[in-house]
Amino acid sequence: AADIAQLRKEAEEFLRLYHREERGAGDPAARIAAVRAEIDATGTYRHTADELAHGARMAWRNSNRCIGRLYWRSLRVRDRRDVRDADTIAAEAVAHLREATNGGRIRPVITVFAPDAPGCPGPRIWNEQLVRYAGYTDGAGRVTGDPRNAGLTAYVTGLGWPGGPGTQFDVLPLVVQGSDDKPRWFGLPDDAVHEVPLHHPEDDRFASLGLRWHAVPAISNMCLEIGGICYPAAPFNGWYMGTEIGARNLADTDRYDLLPVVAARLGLDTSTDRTLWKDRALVEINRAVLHSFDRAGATITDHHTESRRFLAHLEQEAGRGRRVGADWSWIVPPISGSATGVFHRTYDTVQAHPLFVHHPDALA
Ligand code: HEM
Ligand SMILES: N/C(=N/c1cccc(CO[C@@H]2CCNC2)c1)c1cccs1
Repeated sequence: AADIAQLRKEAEEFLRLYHREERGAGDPAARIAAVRAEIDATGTYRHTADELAHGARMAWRNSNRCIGRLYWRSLRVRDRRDVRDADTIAAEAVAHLREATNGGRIRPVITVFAPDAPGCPGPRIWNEQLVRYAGYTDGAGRVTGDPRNAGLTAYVTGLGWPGGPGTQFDVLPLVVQGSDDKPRWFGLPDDAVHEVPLHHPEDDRFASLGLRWHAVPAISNMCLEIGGICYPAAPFNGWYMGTEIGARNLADTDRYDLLPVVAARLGLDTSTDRTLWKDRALVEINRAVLHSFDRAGATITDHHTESRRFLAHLEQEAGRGRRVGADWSWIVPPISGSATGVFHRTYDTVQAHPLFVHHPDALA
């Protein structure tokens, strides 16, 4: 009863916003009445194709932690709300990766699978991203690969995944829980996963580290929430900002922890932090990431460009009379923060709807 009233309220709030932004969408009062009746009759309601598409774009626009929102209108929406079985979800996720990769000219895409409905939860993808590298834990607790994914690696191995070949960059299978069955794993075809080998623009010693990263970041573990309806499996991708790979994924001590390795390879004095060897290694890894993606013809943005774009987005939204919520601690890049414009200001922390939300962690 309470959540029916809450759903009615959120549905009406979304429909009013939607009709304000999509002038040609017809008479809001009629749609609101029809949706209210559907909620009273069934406990839920179905978005029109255009409500879904625009709602997904609004959710990107409302992502307070996202620096890349200038192009929010360009999101390509794949409406797969009729898909709820694990096999088809896996196949559609592969098709998503192909459409997003586009030979390296990456396109922002979202695929929306079946929503949660009363007594019938929607499907879930257990991977944090469609492409993730395995983290194999040995007897002594040492991890080969990405420690961030050690839990999922152990879990999918328990489901029967044979693993292998045992490199630092083995692509994990997708783990999909169809809306009515247990989680199952599906290997990704090699030709659906675009990867970039990492080389340094000037120093040939870097290549011998054998580093690589995948080109398409596609978040698959968040709910798309539109007008009170939750789409628990709605993988979305953009392109990377180089610092995500160069400053976090490859450099964090609880990830690939490569600063000491790269510093040694570049002959830096690592005897004391005061030589700023970590800072110099960070810059060189980030230069290598940007150089390698450019050389491979894979879209990537740098944190200076992206900072300028985000400030332009703020201007554009102000011009449209819309507030922009943003989270400074996520918007400011992890290296050279104060050398980017986004550092030198504060932000409205309003959280607008529709939005992307993390699944409530049952483990938390
Ligand atoms: C097109 C290029 C894009 C770039 C360069 C970009 C960049 C970023 C970066 C750097 C972050 C912070 C990630 C981190 O620190 O781990 C982020 C967060 C986020 N982005 Fe974007 N983004 C892009 C497109 C998109 C798209 C297409 C969507 C959704 C349709 C999106 C939704 C989000 C969300 C929801 C977060 C926060 C995730 C969380 O709370 O864990 N972004 N983005
Ligand atoms: N470039 C990106 N980066 C990210 C966007 C959202 C989330 C993440 C990963 O967030 C994890 C949780 C905190 N840091 C790692 C990365 C995009 C992914 C999908 C669309 S754009």
